Formats: sequence, structure tokens, C-alpha cells
Amino acid sequence: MSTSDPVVVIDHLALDFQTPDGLERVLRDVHMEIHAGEIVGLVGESGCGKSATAKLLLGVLPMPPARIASGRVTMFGKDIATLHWRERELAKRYIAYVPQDPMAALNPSFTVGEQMLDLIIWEACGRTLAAYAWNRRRRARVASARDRAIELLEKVYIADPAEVLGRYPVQLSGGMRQRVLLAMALSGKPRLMIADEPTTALDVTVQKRTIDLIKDLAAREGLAGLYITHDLGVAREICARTYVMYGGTTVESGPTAALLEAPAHPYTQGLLAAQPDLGGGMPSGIPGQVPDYLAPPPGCRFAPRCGERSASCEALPAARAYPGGRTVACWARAEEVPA
Ligand SMILES: Nc1ncnc2c1ncn2[C@@H]1O[C@H](COP(=O)(O)OP(=O)(O)OP(=O)(O)O)[C@@H](O)[C@H]1O
Repeated sequence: MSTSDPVVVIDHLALDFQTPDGLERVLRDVHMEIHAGEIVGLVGESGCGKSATAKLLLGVLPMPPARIASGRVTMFGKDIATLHWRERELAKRYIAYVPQDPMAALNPSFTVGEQMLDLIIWEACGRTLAAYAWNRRRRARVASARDRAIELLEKVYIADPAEVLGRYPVQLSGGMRQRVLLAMALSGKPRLMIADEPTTALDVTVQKRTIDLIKDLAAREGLAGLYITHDLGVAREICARTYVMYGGTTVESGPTAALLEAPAHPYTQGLLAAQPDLGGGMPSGIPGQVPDYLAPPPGCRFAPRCGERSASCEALPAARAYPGGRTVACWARAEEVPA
């Protein structure tokens, strides 16, 4: 894999879940590319398949009940379907995960230092239990892990890292906890950072600082980033390019600024109109609900909620490429070229 190759390529992915009620056809025709040094956004309302996509990349989606029905996911130059489980485990070292709720992700019974040391030693031992158990008791290993923990906390601009190592998560503010998690996410050898709504639990000013920090880290460490959010304003702040997902399909993608300036897909337009308006206007919302994946609409999954639907929408529209690096999957936009 050359350095210019994308870190992640998702190509025409379809993913099902076998459930007691039947087969849920969740992801259809999903596409995405993430390159080193860029943060890409994945936006869409709740239940659109954002987390299922992220979990698949993280290698934590249980298979079964999940199954790749068709298409391909390539990470670090390799098709994930062809990887041996051991290769898959090793690939996880290259992925940093930043969760939504920093309090739930940290164990309240252990200090920051204990949790960071555990993780650093686990990573240093190649994620093998026997080596971890042996090294966790070795003084020299613990001392070097402590140095590494301090170095990682410094990377996220924590002022007194040695002191913070001795604190319990409840003794830290929400923003500090999220910084600790960011530091922990860097403890392996990350090349890809997946952040799942990491600022939702934070207040607005801390949110802004955390977003700036994530941007700064991704640039400094040369990481590829996938940033999941339902907030288009946050996507505008942080993501160079954005993929909009509806009902398990990629309906639109492109450079974030252009996409938000002139959204082409009726769903993106509705999503934008549904954002709270600081000018005092009420957001309009999108009538209807995300599809039932046990019996999704046969064609375009947004059609039942779309004001522009026509007979063509009974077939699933393919994503069409437009100038400026944009794609739109919509029959009503078949001839139009967004500005
Ligand atoms: N483990 C699972 N077993 C069965 N179905 C699942 C499983 N995980 C996800 N799904 C299905 O995938 C759909 C999409 O879920 P997903 O969590 O990916 O949505 P999301 O866009 O991330 O929503 P949110 O923003 O609320 O997290 C769910 O509605 C559910 O039908």
C-alpha cells in the first residue's frame, strides 16, 4: 500500500443482520473513501446505519448476526473479508476509537493512571494476555508505560499530566475526560481515528475546544479520521468531506462546505432544514420515519418521505458523480449538476 492510497475504501457495501424476526437489510450501496490526514464526516439521523458502518470498520460488529451481503471494504490496503482473524486483531492496533460518552468509557473505580497503564502495556505486548499479565508486574515496564502515559497526556495539552494520572474520572471535567480518552486512543499505533459523536455530551464551549483538538491531532499524527455526527454544524467545523447516509444508503457526498452550501439530495436538504436556527426560526423537520429494515422500500429508501418522488424511485438510484468531487443518489437529480 503506497502512502497516497486511501486508508479506507468502502465500495457498494450491503450488510444484513439476521434477527429472530427475519433478515434486516440494513446497509445498501454504501460507499466511502478516507485518506491519511483528512477527517471525513458521516451524518444522518438516528437509525441510518452510521454506527453499523463504524463498528464494521472497528472490527467489533458480531458476525453473525451481521453479514456482508455484497460489496467490499478495504482497510490499510486489504480486503477485510479475506483477513485471517489474527490479522484482523492486529489491524485493530491501527484504529483509534473515540466514544460518545467519556464517563461511560472510563471505569470510575480506577484512576486515570491505572487505566492508561493497562492499555499502554496491553498495546506494547501485542495485545496478548499472557505477555500482558507478566509485564504488568514488571517495575521497568510499568515505569516506561507511565512515561508514555505522560507523553500522551501532553499531546492532548493536559497541563499537569503526572497529577492527572492519580485522579479518578469523577474528579475530572467532561472536557478533561474526553482529552484523556483521546490520549488513550493514541496509545496504539493509530492510522485511522473513528470518533462517534465525541462532543455530544459536552457543553458548547468545551465542544469547540475538543473539535479543535481532534483536528489538530489528526493533522499532527497524519491520521485518517471518520467523524460520526447528526449535527451538520459540527461536520462543517471539522470534516473536509462528508457522506450523508439515509436508511442505510449513502445518498450524497462531497466537500462539506459545498455540500452544505448547495445540498442536492432531498434528504440532505431536509436534514439541513431540520437543524436548529439561531435566528429564532423553528426547524422544519422531515415527516415520517427511517425505514423498517425488515421490509425496506424496494427502491430509493427515502422515497416514502420525499416530496419529489416519482415512478422512477421504485428502483434504487445509483450514486452519480458530479463535478467538484460530489456524488448524489437521486432520480430527481439525474440531470442536474449542483453548483
Ligand atoms: N447488532 C444488531 N443486530 C440487529 N440489528 C442491528 C444491530 N445493530 C444495528 N442493527 C440495525 O441497524 C440499524 C441502524 O443502526 P445504527 O446503530 O447503525 O444506526 P445509527 O445511524 O448509528 O443510529 P444512532 O445515531 O442512533 O446510533 C438499527 O435500526 C437496527 O435495525
